[in-house]
Amino acid sequence: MSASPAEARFSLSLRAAAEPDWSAVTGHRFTDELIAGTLDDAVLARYLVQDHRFIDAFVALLGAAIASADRFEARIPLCRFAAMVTSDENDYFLRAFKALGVDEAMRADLPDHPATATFKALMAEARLTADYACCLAVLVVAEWSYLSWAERAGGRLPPRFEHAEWITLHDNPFFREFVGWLVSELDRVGAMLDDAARARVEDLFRRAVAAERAFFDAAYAAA
Ligand SMILES: Cc1ncc(C[n+]2csc(CCO)c2C)c(N)n1
Repeated sequence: MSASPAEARFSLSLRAAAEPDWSAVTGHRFTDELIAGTLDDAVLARYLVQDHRFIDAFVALLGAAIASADRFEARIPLCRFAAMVTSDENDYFLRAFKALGVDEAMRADLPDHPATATFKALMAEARLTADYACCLAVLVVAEWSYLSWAERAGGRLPPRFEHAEWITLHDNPFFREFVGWLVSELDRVGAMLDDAARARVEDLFRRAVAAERAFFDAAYAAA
């Protein structure tokens, strides 16, 4: 990461302030079982149906970050990432739904889980601030927490593509570089904020981490 040590402390302090939820997310049972290839199909199906709904609000938030960024150099990686999320990742979802026997009717009939609704509301809240640092706070949680658990696989992948590809989508050179840049961007922008603005960023960050934890938990709750 290119940020100076003083700036780098902002993201690290946000992450520390989000404990114990941060560690609960990056070491969640869901991620352990995914990496081991032992995840129950019903749990994965429930998770993916809800997660696919998360993507729309996520892309809208990414758009708000693109619009509110303070310079063109920042818009470019965000645009590239938006292109990736709306191509490769959507394709994974469709193939995984097919392999897990989740048809369109089932997807349409399942209501949003409260954890999904919470996440969507949080992403909308960040988006509507139209403030780059606030948008980054929620984006950084979604990306950094996923890179962190996916890296634990250490390159050893389970045999089924439904498991393996969900790991490699979140642990590959492109994603690692993007997350590194995103975190350094939060550090750069954070260094320019006053105390009140920093507190707003920290509040969004903490709530996003709590929402990530609840989202994984929800996959295990009875349908
Ligand atoms: C609840 C939830 N939180 C974070 C992510 C991670 N994530 C969301 S969009 C995106 C970009 C492309 O992978 C990534 C990494 C997720 N999938 N679901």
